[in-house]
Formats: sequence, structure tokens, C-alpha cells
Amino acid sequence: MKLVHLYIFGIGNVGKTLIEQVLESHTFFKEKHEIDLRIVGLANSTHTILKESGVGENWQNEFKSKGIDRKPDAFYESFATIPDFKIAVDATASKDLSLYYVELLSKGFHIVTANKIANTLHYTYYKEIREIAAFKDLRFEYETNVGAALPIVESIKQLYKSGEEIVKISGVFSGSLGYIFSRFSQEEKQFSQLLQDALVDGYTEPDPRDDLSGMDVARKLLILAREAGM
Ligand SMILES: NC(=O)C1=CN([C@@H]2O[C@H](COP(=O)(O)OP(=O)(O)OC[C@H]3O[C@@H](n4cnc5c(N)ncnc54)[C@H](OP(=O)(O)O)[C@@H]3O)[C@@H](O)[C@H]2O)C=CC1
Ligand SMILES: N[C@@H](CC=O)C(=O)O
Repeated sequence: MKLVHLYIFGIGNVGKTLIEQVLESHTFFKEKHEIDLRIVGLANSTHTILKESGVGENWQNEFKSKGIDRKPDAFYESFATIPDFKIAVDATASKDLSLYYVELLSKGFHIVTANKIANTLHYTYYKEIREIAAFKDLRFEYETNVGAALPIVESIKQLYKSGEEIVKISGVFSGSLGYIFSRFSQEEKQFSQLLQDALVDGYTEPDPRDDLSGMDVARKLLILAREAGM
């Protein structure tokens, strides 16, 4: 049985859903793939818990009662010593955490991220992440950066790798703007109310100004452009 340790940063819409999915599929992974997938670390912006045996269905109560104040460096140091296969999952929109990826990789973590920031920082940093991941034989995965669950990033990556020239990519790149404007055009509701609904339903970024300003779409386009070798 292969033991896989997951450290999940961010327990909002995306993080919470992932935690529930991992807990639900625990038996499946054990029986079908001989993988014991354990969530051994959870963090939000202020608190963290570490539990080597893995959190269970009661994780929210455990986090509330046992979560300790997060002192960033001490937190990273404490789990960096665990030797087994470990994956850091970034389900935040934090720039600070994005800037910590190289450190996480150098401590032996694979990284899976929904957060678009690292892939849209300076190209030198973008390359550094990939170089260290390749050097240490670690995975850096970010399929949900564009299109959420749709396999868009990987498809473009594979097309580019196989020598195709991508001349055009078109689509609707913002779930929140699509949601807000399609309702705005059909319903007699205030824009502020629809924005609030989009936030509550989990469509927007943690700071919805990132969606309204076009920054979120710009980030997605930059990520795709880089995948397409531009
Ligand atoms: N919503 C969607 O459909 C999709 C979202 N994404 C991406 O997923 C990410 C998360 O989105 P979402 O779940 O909606 O956001 P939420 O606002 O619901 O959750 C964000 C979580 O991140 C935590 N957090 C913030 N800073 C840090 C930090 N430095 N360290 C640890 N935890 C931190 C927050 O903690 P606290 O509560 O303490 O602030 C909170 O738990 C974003 O980058 C978004 O772009 C990607 C694809 C689809
Ligand atoms: N805020 C984003 C969510 C996923 O990236 C969007 O509106 O599409």
C-alpha cells in the first residue's frame, strides 16, 4: 500500500469540496489502486492542523477545536520533515503561498494548485518552478487554473508538445461574469445582489474585484498563452 500525504491550503469553496471528495474516495483508492490517501494537513489564512493519521469526516470540528495559530515558517518546517510521498494542494488565491512553491518543491512536495497566481508571475519564476520540479522529479499540476474541471490546460499542453501550432483559442473564460451577466439580462435584480449571489455560490474569486476588473480572465489567458508556447 502506498501512503500519500495531502496538505491542503485553503478550506473555502474549492478546498472544502476537495476534502469531501478525498474522504469519500478513500476506500476506492485503497481497493482499486492500493493508495492510502490521507489528508494530514489543513490550513486557512490564520490556522492549521497537522494529523499524521489523517483527518476524517469530522474535519471541520477538528479544525475549529484543534487548529493552532499559524506561524508560516514554523508550519512549513513542521511538515517538511515527513518523508513519505507528499502533495501540497493550493486551494487559495494567495500570492504569499504562490511564492513559496519553490521552497515546497525543494522540500520534496509535489504541488497541485487551483491558484493561478504562480503561473502568472514573472516568467523567470514560472520557469524556476518547472525547472526545480523536473530536477527533483516532482509533479506540478494546475489543470483547474482554466476551465475548472474541464481538461483545457492539458489539451493545449499536449497539442503544443506534439508540434501543433495553436492559432486561436476562443471561449467564455469567466464563470462568474457569465453567471452575473446572463442573470442581469434576464432578471429585474440589482447588480450588487447578483454579485453577492455569485460570491455565495462560489463562482467569484475570494476578492470579486479580480473577476470584475478582468484580471481573472487575463490570468487565464496568460496561462494558456504560455502553454501554447507564446
Ligand atoms: N471557485 C471556482 O469555481 C474555482 C476557483 N479556482 C481557484 O481556487 C482558489 C480558491 O477559490 P475558492 O475556494 O473559491 O476561495 P475561498 O475564498 O472560498 O477560499 C479561500 C481559502 O484560502 C484560504 N487562504 C487564504 N490565504 C491563505 C494562505 N496564505 N494560506 C492558507 N490558506 C489561505 C482562506 O482562508 P481564510 O478563510 O482564513 O481567509 C480560505 O480558506 C482561487 O485561487 C480560485 O481562483 C479555480 C477554479 C475554479
Ligand atoms: N472566478 C473564476 C473561478 C474560477 O477560476 C471565474 O469566475 O471563472
